[in-house]
Amino acid sequence: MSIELTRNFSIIAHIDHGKTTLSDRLLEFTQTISQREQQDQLLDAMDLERERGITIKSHPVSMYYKAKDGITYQLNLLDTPGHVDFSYEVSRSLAACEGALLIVDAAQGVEAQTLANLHLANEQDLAIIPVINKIDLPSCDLPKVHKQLEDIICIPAEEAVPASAKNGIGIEDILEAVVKRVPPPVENEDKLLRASVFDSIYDNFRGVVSYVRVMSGSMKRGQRVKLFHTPNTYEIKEVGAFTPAMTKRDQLVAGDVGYVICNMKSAAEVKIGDTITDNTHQCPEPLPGFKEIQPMVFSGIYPVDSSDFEALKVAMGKLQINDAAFTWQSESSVALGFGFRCGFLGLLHMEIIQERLRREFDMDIISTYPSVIYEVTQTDGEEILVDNPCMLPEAQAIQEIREPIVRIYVMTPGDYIGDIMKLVMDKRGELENTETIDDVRVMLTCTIPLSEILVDFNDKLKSMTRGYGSMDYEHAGYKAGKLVKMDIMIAGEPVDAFSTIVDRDKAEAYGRHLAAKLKEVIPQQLFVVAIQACIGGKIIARESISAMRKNVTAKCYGGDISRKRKLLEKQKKGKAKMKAIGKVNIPQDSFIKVLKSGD
Ligand SMILES: Nc1nc2c(ncn2[C@@H]2O[C@H](COP(=O)(O)OP(=O)(O)OP(=O)(O)O)[C@@H](O)[C@H]2O)c(=O)[nH]1
Repeated sequence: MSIELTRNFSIIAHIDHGKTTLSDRLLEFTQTISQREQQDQLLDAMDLERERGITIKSHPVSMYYKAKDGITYQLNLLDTPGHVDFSYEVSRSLAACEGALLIVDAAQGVEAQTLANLHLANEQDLAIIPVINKIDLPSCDLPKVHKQLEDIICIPAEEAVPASAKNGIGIEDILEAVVKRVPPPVENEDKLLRASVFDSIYDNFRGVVSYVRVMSGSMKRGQRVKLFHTPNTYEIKEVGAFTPAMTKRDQLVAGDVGYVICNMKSAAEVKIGDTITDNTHQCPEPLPGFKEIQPMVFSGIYPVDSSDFEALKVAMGKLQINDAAFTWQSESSVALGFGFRCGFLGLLHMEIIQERLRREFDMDIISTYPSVIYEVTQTDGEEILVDNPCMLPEAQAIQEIREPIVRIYVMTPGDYIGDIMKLVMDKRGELENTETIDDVRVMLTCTIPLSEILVDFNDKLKSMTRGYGSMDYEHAGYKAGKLVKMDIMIAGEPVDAFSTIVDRDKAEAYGRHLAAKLKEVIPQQLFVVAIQACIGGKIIARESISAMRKNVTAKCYGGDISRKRKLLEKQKKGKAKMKAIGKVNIPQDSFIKVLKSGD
């Protein structure tokens, strides 16, 4: 298909505004898939995605559409993941397009994520086509959404296409708008191969499959290619298009979106955002926008049963082969035994990996409290990165600790501003800006430490706004903080699994909370057990568990020796599941209870 008849576009939307449903309607209308073929929602392929009803990975698809002008166009739709953990992938997918449909729910209006996504699309200079979806809803309020489009997004209301993905209304209008308003791709004059990798998957049979947009030149089987950010050269084994299934093609040319399979063995060999070029006729420089993906959230993952360590290691390796953003290395903990320190893009990514370990590999795991990565300047001038609180140097050796900061956008009905501001302040955040969105809602822009929004911020926001508040965030660099390491000692022994890096002013409250929690779950011992929270040797909170004299055989009267033996056996077995911290035996599930209790 000639480049003038190709249109590459993406769909951006706030969660649940109907992106997947609309994509399916576009595929149906262009007869790319028949209704019979259509599973519930075709583009959300992973089981996990379907269950949670969110899109995690992007799945491109090519459609052919005979427009009202009688010409058939090739429309390549790049679906984008709808979660901030994957915003780099979203930005790379958008960079592979010339236009984007911006979906706004006709009843809900513009949301925080709509704006964050629009921001990414504008950075790529895309033609934006607003689609007001769900006009079938009785609560649909077109004048309100039109006003928001004009006031907030600065797009004339008449440019918006009204639609109902559910009832198939406005689908042809959307396709016509794509053909007319999204410009065709433009090829670089030197015609050297430049293909941008916007995603990759790992297929057990074929190895790494890279999703590419060819910006200039062409690529076909047998050609030797290289990437800019990994050292090897590769021979192309297969190229093809998504129809939506992967379909082999003779070649991919400028403007095309498709896939490339080379002889790559692990997902780490191709980095998202990298440029593929011909090995002999190399383009002088890579396409702009490449970033090395850095894990932002870290947590220890341990087998509940220590004999599962090797199996867990194998599972981790397999997961990493198809998810290059997931990192891991072995570590050991006094409390939890042998396990792994893992890095994730964000909390959702962390949950996905944990779920996959449980489901696909049937692993029974426990994970430690998530931590962010800290930049530490030592007094000797050395700079180090710390992703595990246990690795933080002694306080005397530290000159400064900097923590990652994010900028959050919170959209909320005006009534809740007071509560939200209190939450933001509690979490050490600062208000940057307040903007009125419409007669009921405002948008707050704040900066806040990433560690403070990791666990329960979104849940709290949702509950204090009765579900009406929405938020999104972007990374905003590092900032020095009054941070200290807090350790927990049980009977005088430090228990590494509970070490955390906390704000100095919050340390006491948190220490008291953790000590009280531990008191609840650690069983009485034969002696008094002290639970202490301390900072650099100074105790800031303390609880103690009183002693208990326990004789399991006491209840057995007289000489029934077999019964006595049975009880002792049982007690021995019980001990096997205990972790000895110094003299104290703590059941493994105590750790699980405290670590799972959320805070
Ligand atoms: N009434 C009505 N409901 C719709 C329409 N389009 C989508 N929905 C419903 O809205 C919900 C969310 O739709 P999805 O298509 O899954 O939303 P999404 O934007 O893909 O969500 P993510 O994948 O999480 O980003 C589903 O329950 C759909 O059935 C519409 O035009 N009208």
